Amino acid sequence: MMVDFLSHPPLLLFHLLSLSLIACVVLWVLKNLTGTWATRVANYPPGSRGIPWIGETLAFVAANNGSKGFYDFVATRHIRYGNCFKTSIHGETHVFVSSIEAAGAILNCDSIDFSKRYIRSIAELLGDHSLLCASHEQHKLIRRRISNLFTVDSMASSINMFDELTIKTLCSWKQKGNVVVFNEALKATFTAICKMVISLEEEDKLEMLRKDVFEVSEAMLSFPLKLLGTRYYRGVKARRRIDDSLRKIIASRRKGLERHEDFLQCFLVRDESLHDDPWTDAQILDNILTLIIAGQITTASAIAWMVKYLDENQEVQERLRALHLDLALKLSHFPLGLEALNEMPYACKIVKESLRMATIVSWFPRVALKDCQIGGFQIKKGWIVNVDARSIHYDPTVYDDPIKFNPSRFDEDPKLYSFLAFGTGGRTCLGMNLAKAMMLVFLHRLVITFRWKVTDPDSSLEKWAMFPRLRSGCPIHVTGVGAECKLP
Ligand code: HEM
Repeated sequence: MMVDFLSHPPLLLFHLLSLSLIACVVLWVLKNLTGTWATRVANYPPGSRGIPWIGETLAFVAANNGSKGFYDFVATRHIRYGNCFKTSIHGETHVFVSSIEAAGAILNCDSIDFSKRYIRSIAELLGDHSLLCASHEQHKLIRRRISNLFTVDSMASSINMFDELTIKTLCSWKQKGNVVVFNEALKATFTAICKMVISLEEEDKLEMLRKDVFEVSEAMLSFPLKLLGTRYYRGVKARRRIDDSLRKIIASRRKGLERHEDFLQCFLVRDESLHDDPWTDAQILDNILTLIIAGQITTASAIAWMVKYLDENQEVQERLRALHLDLALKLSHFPLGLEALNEMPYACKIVKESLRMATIVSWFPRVALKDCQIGGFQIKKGWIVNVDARSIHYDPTVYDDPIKFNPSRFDEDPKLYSFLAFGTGGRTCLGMNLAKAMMLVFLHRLVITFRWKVTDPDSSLEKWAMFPRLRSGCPIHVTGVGAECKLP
């Protein structure tokens, strides 16, 4: 019997829907079959692209929302597929590679085969002029201009200033007894970087800016949907507030009402060595925010991890303390300067080992500018290739017994491209020396002033954090070791 579909619209709709569904399933199966076939023939990296259009975005989002942190998404696939695999996130194909050879090849040929690329949410929150997001040509200029400002003199005064801030922070711990290391370190690193970049010192303005910068960085991994109430929306609003307050500072400097020895003052004038004009407000805003975000949470997280590792490794802590109590007797100058840091070789190894184990920047994204080969696999133009630094730092063929905290492993120089805490190549961290110096200063003052006990050993990670950091923030109880804590 023939059914007259036209006289039964609901039936017609039902059949059309069923047919579309079947067509989708057939297309998906075909796509996967041809995809698997293509992978075998062209030797593309193994891995799943997940469900159509969405890819593995939901699994990525779920990992961001879990206590093991977003890296768990990569770790599970690394175990399943090995040193090179592909996936699909936010509609783009991502490849993760974790061999030191591939890391060297990718990170050293920025601009020829690969260029830096962040996910949309990060790029939109930081802005087009940000050093982290600028196109290759622009990046070279911005980078040279900013790196000119990290002079020996500016480093020396930053170290002095951070020492004073650290002492002030530790003195306040004497009364408190219990503190959360991440929060305390964040205040100190934030204050130091704001002073270096924009000479901002008023407590209330610093506190407002700190909250907004935190809001922006918490939105960086979220889905870029500007819907009221979403994390991303809050980040965009916070970015606007930051722009408004920085614009006031810039305007007052441009009118000559204020003048300071800081990065902002240099951005406002022509850089003769580079024949580069003064920067526009937009260039200044994007890059000031970039420097603050790149520098404060990273360093504060690294300090919190270091304090936790030293709590778990008391023999290392005691050895360090003995060395530094001796050093403190020898150091006549106050506050600490560059020369003092050269007297801290064991502490330097502790800093490096903490950075290896914490791997604050877990992977480095680059977009392939043309079809190429990595680790024997075919990579297509437009794919995002991520150098998985964390896997390299935990590779037992690279680091003996990698889960053990062992600063002495740095008695010898690590293999080429095996220590990637600050990246390598044309995009190496600009604040590397400053970050290491801040960690050393903090460590020195901490071990000569206090013994500590971590009061919450939970190692869960903060959800949605751009850089892996302890959810607990590393709470500790401190007791004095006897050395006097003097305010400058
Ligand atoms: C422990 C603390 C820090 C860690 C672990 C860290 C790590 C990194 C890494 C791995 C990169 C390279 C990413 C890539 O190649 O894709 C990077 C880039 C960068 N870092 Fe850091 N960083 C730290 C502190 C700082 C500080 C204190 C500043 C400045 C105040 C800073 C400023 C920058 C900038 C501006 C870049 C971009 C460089 C470019 O793209 O040319 N970082 N950082």
